[in-house]
Amino acid sequence: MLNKILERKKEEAAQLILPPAADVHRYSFSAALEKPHRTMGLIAEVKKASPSKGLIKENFHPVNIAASYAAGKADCLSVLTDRDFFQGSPDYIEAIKQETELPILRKDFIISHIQVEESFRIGADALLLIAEALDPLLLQELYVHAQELGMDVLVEVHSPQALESVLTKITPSLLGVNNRNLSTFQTNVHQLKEMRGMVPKQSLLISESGISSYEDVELVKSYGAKAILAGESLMRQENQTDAILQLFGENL
Ligand SMILES: O=P(O)(O)OC[C@@H](O)[C@@H](O)c1c[nH]c2ccccc12
Repeated sequence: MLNKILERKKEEAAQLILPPAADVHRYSFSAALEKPHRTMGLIAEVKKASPSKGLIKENFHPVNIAASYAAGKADCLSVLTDRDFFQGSPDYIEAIKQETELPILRKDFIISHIQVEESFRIGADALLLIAEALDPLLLQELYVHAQELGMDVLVEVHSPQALESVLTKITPSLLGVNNRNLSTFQTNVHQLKEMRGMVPKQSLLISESGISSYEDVELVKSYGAKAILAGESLMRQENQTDAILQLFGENL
């Protein structure tokens, strides 16, 4: 699946016409995660569908969902902008920015400089770079490019091997360990356990995907995660504010 998505991204990047830069407030994504509302930071994801789960939320209103996440004191938002596989849109970022004051991560498959430029122009405060999708040199170049534009970068790895190769080029300020293998879609909330010893002290560690209970939150915290990135478990519920409180065991 990852390869199929990357093939499509190459076509998209080749046809991309850059929009003018959105006139939006810019926020620091990393600063919000360094001072989270809770003992564990939360990046709440606005996610309508995924290739592994199909449609996750009917009656999907991205701006309302973002506002509900803000009311539940999420620290940051992640917004899927891929159309073909996740039913997202780049337009959601600017729309959400009109209504909420949270820093926004652009969640997509970035493989080229033009997409980095586009991410800035659509108003993203941060973007995702997936180690398994990039060779380390290109990852480093895209990382530097994003930082030059004032965006933060979340560097995502799934395997210890990918982390090792990232660390030959950069020490990411934000390091995400994806519990989901993007080739097989298998999710394992213990993914971090064997990798924690490799994480540089300077990197803020984020556990991503498949986190659906308070036990999961406590577990990844015990593995050293300072924040979580959660989508599906929050989106499946009727009310996204309540979903956050429940995930953090606050309405028991
Ligand atoms: O819905 P979940 O299992 O809570 O996962 C959220 C997020 O981690 C997941 O959407 C994700 C992680 N890395 C990605 C890369 C591309 C697209 C999506 C993702």
